Amino acid sequence: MSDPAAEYPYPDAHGAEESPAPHALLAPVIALLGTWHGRGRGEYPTLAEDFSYAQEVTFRHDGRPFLHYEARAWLLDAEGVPLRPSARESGWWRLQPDGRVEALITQPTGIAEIAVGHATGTAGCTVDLATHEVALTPTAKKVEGTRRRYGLTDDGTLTFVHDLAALGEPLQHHLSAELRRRN
Ligand code: HEM
Repeated sequence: MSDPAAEYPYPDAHGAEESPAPHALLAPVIALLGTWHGRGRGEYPTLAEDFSYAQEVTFRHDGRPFLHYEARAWLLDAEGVPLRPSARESGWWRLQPDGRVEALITQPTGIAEIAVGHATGTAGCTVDLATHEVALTPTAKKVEGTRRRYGLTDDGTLTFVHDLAALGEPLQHHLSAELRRRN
């Protein structure tokens, strides 16, 4: 007879004050822990129109020197009413000494990104991640690279800017959003 499976005994922390204590290497991104919500706008030269969207982003950790990252977005009409689910992604941000970040991010559209960059946490938090490698499933759209920038402003707004090189277009703006912490 085997014992019934126990509950997973190491729950994630969504804030710096929660248990487990954050690993010292998470210091530059500690201000990001938790869930953020907001709205943004997107565009790309291959698209007939730009678009408005809402987004929810969560960062959490289990005491080791990486963040679990999850984001989902949905499109909005001109009045801000939800139209349909849009991009989703999740992954891991591996913090290295000196604020270097190695990120692994996957999307249900068949795109797997490895990005590298830096996080600076001295005044608020800024993170800048650019593509190291992209892997695509056979039917995925041809994404060649991305750049993601996050910045925490003094008033508690998390700004997000996403640049995209895809479908033969050079790296350029795809998304900008402003997120606020969910209370
Ligand atoms: C908040 C996140 C995002 C939102 C709201 C968003 C939204 C959109 C929308 C509305 C389109 C037009 C096609 C459609 O209606 O689905 C689109 C196209 C596209 N997006 Fe995004 N996107 C997001 C993130 C990303 C990311 C992270 C990537 C790549 C790493 C990406 C790559 C693309 C590509 C390659 C296209 C196709 C363009 C075309 O077919 O002409 N998007 N996106």
